[in-house]
Amino acid sequence: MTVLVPQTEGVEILSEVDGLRPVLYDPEKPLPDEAATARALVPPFLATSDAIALTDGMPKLEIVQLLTAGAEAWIGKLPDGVALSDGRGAHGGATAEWVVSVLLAVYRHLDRFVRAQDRGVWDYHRTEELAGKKILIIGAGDVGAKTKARLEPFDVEITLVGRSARDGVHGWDELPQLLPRHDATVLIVPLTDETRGMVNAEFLAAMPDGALLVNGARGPVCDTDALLAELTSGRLRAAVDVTDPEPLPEGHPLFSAPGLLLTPHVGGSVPLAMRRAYGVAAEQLAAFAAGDEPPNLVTGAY
Ligand SMILES: O=CC(=O)O
Repeated sequence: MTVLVPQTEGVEILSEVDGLRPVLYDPEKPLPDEAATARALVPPFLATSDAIALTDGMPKLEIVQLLTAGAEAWIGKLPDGVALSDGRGAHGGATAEWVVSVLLAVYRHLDRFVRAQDRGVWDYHRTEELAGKKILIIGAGDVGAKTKARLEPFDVEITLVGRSARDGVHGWDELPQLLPRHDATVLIVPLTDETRGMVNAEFLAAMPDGALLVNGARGPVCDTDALLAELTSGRLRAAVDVTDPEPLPEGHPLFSAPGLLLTPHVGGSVPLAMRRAYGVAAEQLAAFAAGDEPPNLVTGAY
């Protein structure tokens, strides 16, 4: 099965799988001749919905395999009969680690100390402790579960929330009661019609004074203006890896919002990220080529 793949580190993993023939393409240039017969496409990492245009030149396309867990740019946009499979599992550990690192950074005031160091000031003051904090994790998928596992040794109280309640997971309908009871709320949900704008003024108002919002999901899950209002008033704090818009244009008010720790969508970006993503892609495409359903197939229930 011919697979069109962007030239990225780790792509060689696909060549090691029997039955797969990866052919490189440059997303900025016309597709190679093999596009006419290729049955699979791997879009560039974190590609926006503009990348859908790549599928126009692929009449035999049967499956799009993503290198990311987030599939929002592709859901419902592919030609009929073309399957979509995501990169779930590849970046979960690194993203969970990002969540732990910002929780520690915020509670131990690392940003304030770095600023003081830049100014040559010995800014001695007491900080806060992560231990004992009540943390609400919204999103009970791969990243949510890994975040919970990595946070557990810090002696925090964790509540996990998913779309629907199940063993050890509370349902979204319980959020109005849960939000006021937690010191930090961590967003690890996919961007869907249901989650777009889910964190609005009302949601934020339900968080207690001084609470911390952590967004490791997607920018549009949170209403930027509503968050800015809470940050500007000094009532809430936030740590975000994703923004709306993204990337943030120069001079955007989020850059100077008080109480915000901002990172440029790097949660999953670690040295092994691409190799792991291609490892997951190889498993999915091998299953598809063998006539089986890829484990990460994105279905309507996503
Ligand atoms: O943002 C990263 C991902 O969706 O995997």
